[in-house]
Amino acid sequence: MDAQTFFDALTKHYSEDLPFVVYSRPVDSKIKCWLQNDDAYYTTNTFTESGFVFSPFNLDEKSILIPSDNSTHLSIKVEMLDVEMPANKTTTEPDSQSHIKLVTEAIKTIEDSDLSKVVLSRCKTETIQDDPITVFKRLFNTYKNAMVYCWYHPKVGLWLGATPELLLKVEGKQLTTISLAGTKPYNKNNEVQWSAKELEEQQIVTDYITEQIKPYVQSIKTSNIETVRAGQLLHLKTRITARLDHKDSRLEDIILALHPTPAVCGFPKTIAKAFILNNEDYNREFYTGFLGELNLKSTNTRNINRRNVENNAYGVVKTQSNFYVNLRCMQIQSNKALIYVGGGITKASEPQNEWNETVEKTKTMLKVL
Ligand SMILES: C=C(O[C@H]1C=CC=C(C(=O)O)[C@@H]1O)C(=O)O
Repeated sequence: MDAQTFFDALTKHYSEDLPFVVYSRPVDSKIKCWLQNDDAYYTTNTFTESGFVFSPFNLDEKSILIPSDNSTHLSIKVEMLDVEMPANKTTTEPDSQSHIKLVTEAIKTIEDSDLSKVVLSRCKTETIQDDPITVFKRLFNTYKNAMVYCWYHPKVGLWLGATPELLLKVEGKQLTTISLAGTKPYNKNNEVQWSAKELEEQQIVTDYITEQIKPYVQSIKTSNIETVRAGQLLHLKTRITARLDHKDSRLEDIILALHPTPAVCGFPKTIAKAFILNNEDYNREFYTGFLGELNLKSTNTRNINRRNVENNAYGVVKTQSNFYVNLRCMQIQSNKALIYVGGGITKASEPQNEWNETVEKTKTMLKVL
């Protein structure tokens, strides 16, 4: 299938007001789309189905599913798509005072309680002229290291994003996750200098993840901390791998143990989540939730005897799930884009710097609008 046929099918499906997701995983030239065959609202609580899942920050709300067996799958392989980038335009920032006040309150709470980190966010509204599929194409061309996506359900809405953060990959018994936190602007002429504040906020995430997965896995391995680039930003990242321990280690338990991590919520989780729900002045909905492929079957063909390739090729069927945290994203409502951005607050935070960091983060989406 060529790109034109792929996007024609997607555009037709969208014009019929049916649910779909189109996405490309990091460093992959494959673009996949799932076109749901009806407009039903399918959900999952158990994460036992096969499909594409779109989950909110607050798992008390519903996780939405595009079921594998009720959708048509298309894919193409392409390096770049034929789409123009928008002209540079100016944007006005809203008043910083309410976010700075919220951050200041959080720092006080951290000083006076057991809370050690909380991730606070805000929503910026921008006018949008182009259709979402054009915006998706720009995301694909611009952010090769991200999971880029456009997700739509007529009963829920339309979301687009370019997230650098893997929540969880499970392939057979192999589990991979990352701890991603700490932000600095990317500057090609200067080597980044990380301060104790960013190192601490990222270490909180690593410690939490390794502690939370312990009951379900063996042989946890953590990489050295590295600096990774996401658009015009840099983050600290640790890769964590492990083997699922028990035959009955359920995906649902691991998801509930991990999500939301201190990269998007805080630590300890229950205090941080309560702080967010009580103090942020809007509902995050799917921002800082997660999305991705759930229990897909993949077959790897292996040869056990090189001398007799044809007779000895056999297929190993593995179940795979790949979830990404829904960051650097926006929701589209008619001609408005609601851009969601946040950052980790610790006792070492400076409120003005935290505001500036959220401004930098809005640029990931603004660049394609
Ligand atoms: C919560 C966000 O980013 C998280 C991921 C990487 C770095 C972060 C930070 O430096 O605060 C956040 O933990 C966001 O982009 O909205």
